[in-house]
Amino acid sequence: MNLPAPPPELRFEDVTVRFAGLTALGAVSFTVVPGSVHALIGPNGAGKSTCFNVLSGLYRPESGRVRLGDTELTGLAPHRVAALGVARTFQNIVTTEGTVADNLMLGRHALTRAGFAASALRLPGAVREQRAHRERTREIAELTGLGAHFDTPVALLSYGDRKRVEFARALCLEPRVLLLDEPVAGMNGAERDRTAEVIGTVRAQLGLTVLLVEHDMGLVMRLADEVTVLDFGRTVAHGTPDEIRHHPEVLRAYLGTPGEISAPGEFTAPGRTTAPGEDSV
Ligand SMILES: Nc1ncnc2c1ncn2[C@@H]1O[C@H](COP(=O)(O)OP(=O)(O)OP(=O)(O)O)[C@@H](O)[C@H]1O
Repeated sequence: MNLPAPPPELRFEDVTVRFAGLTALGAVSFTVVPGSVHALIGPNGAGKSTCFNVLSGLYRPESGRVRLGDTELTGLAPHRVAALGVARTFQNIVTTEGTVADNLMLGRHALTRAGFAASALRLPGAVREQRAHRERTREIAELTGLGAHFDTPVALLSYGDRKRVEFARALCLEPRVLLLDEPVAGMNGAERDRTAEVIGTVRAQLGLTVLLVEHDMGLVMRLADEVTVLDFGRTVAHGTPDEIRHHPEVLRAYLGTPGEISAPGEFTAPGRTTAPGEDSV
């Protein structure tokens, strides 16, 4: 398979976001290497979701900028950011209706050229386009392990499969950058393993950049090439998963005191252990 051109570098530069005096992000900077999996971790309230909301155009920062290659994303509306190839998933499942195929076709909406009237009248060009989109959605379903469920109503799927429908729907936008917000939250051990495998496959086959927010440190250690750690809206560490595991500031942020982390499962914020099958918060 020919890989598409690598996505541009994603840069988050000195981004500050305040909510009524609370500094959610204070001059946060990090760079995501094209084609890498980059994890953003930190205890509750560290600013991870705020980063995603700035990146996807939901929040406008007070200062700083976000750039994808030479393109400025700062302050663009979410649909413009999406059109530039940045897709995201949300922590909570939003899909409850229709089949897997229906939901993936919704994900193709932004790429559909034929107008409503041409589609409704089933004009030949519109029919051809719909067929091509449907073929591509089937490929994406196969890639994400949903091929056997393509025509199944989403409501009948397991929790893990439904979460993967969200993931597949984001891929239907043909993104260059994929923002995954807690992709394995609430899954059991087997579902987590399956999703980790799928994320790895997708990244390898589509050559995407993946920015991942996740509390499951097993998944972060397994998938990430680089990790940025936030605490109270500041970047406290940046490095490879192995460097991060032993970083004194990270241990302080997660455990409150310098210490030793011996297993990935212990690498969680106080009061927030994420045993397999438990909902991580
Ligand atoms: N819309 C908002 N209005 C006011 N405060 C907000 C808003 N969004 C986030 N915050 C605050 O900003 C800080 C960072 O929140 P954020 O949700 O980005 O953290 P997080 O790292 O994603 O946490 P979690 O792991 O719990 O999802 C928190 O103190 C939060 O209460």
